[in-house]
Amino acid sequence: CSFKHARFLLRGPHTWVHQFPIAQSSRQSPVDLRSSETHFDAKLQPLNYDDKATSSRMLNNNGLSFKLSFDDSSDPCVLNGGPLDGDFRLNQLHMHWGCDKLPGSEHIVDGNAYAAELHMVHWNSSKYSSMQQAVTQPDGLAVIGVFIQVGKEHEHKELKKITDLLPKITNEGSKIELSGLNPLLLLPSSTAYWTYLGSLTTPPLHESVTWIVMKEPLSISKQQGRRCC
Ligand SMILES: CNS(=O)(=O)c1c(F)c(F)c(SCCO)c(F)c1F
Ligand SMILES: [Zn+2]
Repeated sequence: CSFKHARFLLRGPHTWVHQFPIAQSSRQSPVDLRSSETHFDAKLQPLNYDDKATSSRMLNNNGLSFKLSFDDSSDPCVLNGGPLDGDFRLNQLHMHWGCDKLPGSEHIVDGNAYAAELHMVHWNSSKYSSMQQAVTQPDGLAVIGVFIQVGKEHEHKELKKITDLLPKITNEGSKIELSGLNPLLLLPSSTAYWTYLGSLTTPPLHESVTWIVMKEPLSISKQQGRRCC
């Protein structure tokens, strides 16, 4: 991600509409998840997620955050069930965070933001042949959003495997291998979720995402959180 792109992102979403008119469309994310406007849908199935260790590459993608990329060609980590039709392969995960007392989650709940939000990005491998093809399609992507709050350290230590490596990739473009991560253990113990049809939250803002936002947040320690800003 060039400095120009990072500067573009830092100008803020209110400027994106000039280059990406879709920003004014009705299917844009993130949203305020208002309890009074949600309803229980008995037709929704439980989420089904592979329970296995994977190998991945961790990259400081823009000097401001990290991206963990997975090899989705062989032996992928697959998500199905919930609101989804077909299989969705895990392609990457990344985090949106604030700093110190500033919250950084993209979605908010009844007007309240969380310290950070983990995004696990999957593409529809039952209908499309690659992430690049799926990212522009209305049923192309499924992103699991997991809120993160500062509290006791994450019990599974899975998040610790990620935060422990952050100090090793402080420069833009630096990368490190991370094997043995089980993405299932990044999900909270409660399987309750909200779901809605939305978009990428950064340009090009494609309206291709079925969002699955977990209701229960994960907790990280203050020490771990300090590595994120
Ligand atoms: C801004 N978070 S996000 O979860 O909306 C998100 C994202 F940041 C990405 F980088 C990609 S990868 C394809 C576009 O480059 C993606 F599919 C996403 F859904
Ligand atoms: Zn994201």
